[in-house]
Amino acid sequence: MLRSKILNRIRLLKPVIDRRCMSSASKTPLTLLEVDDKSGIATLSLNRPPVNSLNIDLMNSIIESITEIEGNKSRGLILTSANDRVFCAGLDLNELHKPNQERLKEFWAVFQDVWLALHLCSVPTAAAINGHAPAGGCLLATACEYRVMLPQMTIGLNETQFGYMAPKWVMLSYLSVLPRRLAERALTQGKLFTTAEALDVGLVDEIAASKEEALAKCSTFIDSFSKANPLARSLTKKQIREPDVQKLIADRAGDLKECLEYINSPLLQDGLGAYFEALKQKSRSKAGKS
Ligand SMILES: CC/C=C\C/C=C\C/C=C\CC/C=C/CC(=O)SCCNC(=O)CCNC(=O)[C@H](O)C(C)(C)COP(=O)(O)OP(=O)(O)OC[C@H]1O[C@@H](n2cnc3c(N)ncnc32)[C@H](O)[C@@H]1OP(=O)(O)O
Repeated sequence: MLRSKILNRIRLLKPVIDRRCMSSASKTPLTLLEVDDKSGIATLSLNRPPVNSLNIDLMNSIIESITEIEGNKSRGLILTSANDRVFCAGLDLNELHKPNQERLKEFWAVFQDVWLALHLCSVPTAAAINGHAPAGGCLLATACEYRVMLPQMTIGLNETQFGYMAPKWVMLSYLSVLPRRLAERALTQGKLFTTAEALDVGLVDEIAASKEEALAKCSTFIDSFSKANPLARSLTKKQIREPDVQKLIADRAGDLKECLEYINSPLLQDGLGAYFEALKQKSRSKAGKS
């Protein structure tokens, strides 16, 4: 009785996922999903060059992959990148700069969905962070239960550096891994941690010398649940994560409204335009040098 009550409650917590098609103009899969026959562990690789920035299609593809992993009885999920320099560059700035209003609404709803899907994923989750993970990239990693990172990369919620305040639920994700005082300082500074700093503060759990080693360490973490009953494990995880998730679920429409107003404000658009232009300029001068 108690168990079915909890199960119903958890079902209500699950995001309602609209299975929009995984469209891609280039016909390249935006995520690659591999399930190891022996271990039963699924590896989900982000595959949207050049930097895995999160647009609507990539986020829908991640959600569909998570749904598939939960349905195919995989023992765990490792999130990583097919790009060996960038784990995920965060939200696609093309979606935020001078946005089409209808698309922006859809974009934000899918952004909420992807966080909910990963944060509440029923199987053990680990991120093999094999490249830079700023902003939304850090959010994906912190939604996982364990993080292993390669040296000389950066990770953090750096939104204040380009004029954004991270939404409340994004901050909560940070607060679930960092002590409050540290999280407040890092969020207000918009700090990007180096791999060594991230390990030092507990933002990542381990450092690995190579992607293979990172994947192996993630697998070891997933194996550590071998003695736990999968349903009991998953219900326990969801109960613990419920308060944070409820803060978003209880007011998704409010979050969307706030976000639209904020993103559309001229101050934010100007700051974002300048930031994006500087990124493009940096990329052009790099290409000119090589
Ligand atoms: C009251 C308010 C209440 C609530 C608040 C509500 C709303 C708040 C609104 C929004 C907040 C949402 C939070 C946002 C989180 C985000 O994720 S925003 C994205 C932030 N991302 C970044 O800052 C990363 C920027 N990129 C980089 O630092 C580097 O690119 C990176 C280290 C990832 C890789 O470096 P490198 O390998 O050298 O690559 P390049 O820099 O040369 O880049 C290659 C090309 O990729 C383009 N690019 C890079 N990042 C992005 C991106 N995020 N989106 C789109 N495009 C990107 C770059 O321009 C290059 O393209 P080009 O060669 O010029 O065509």
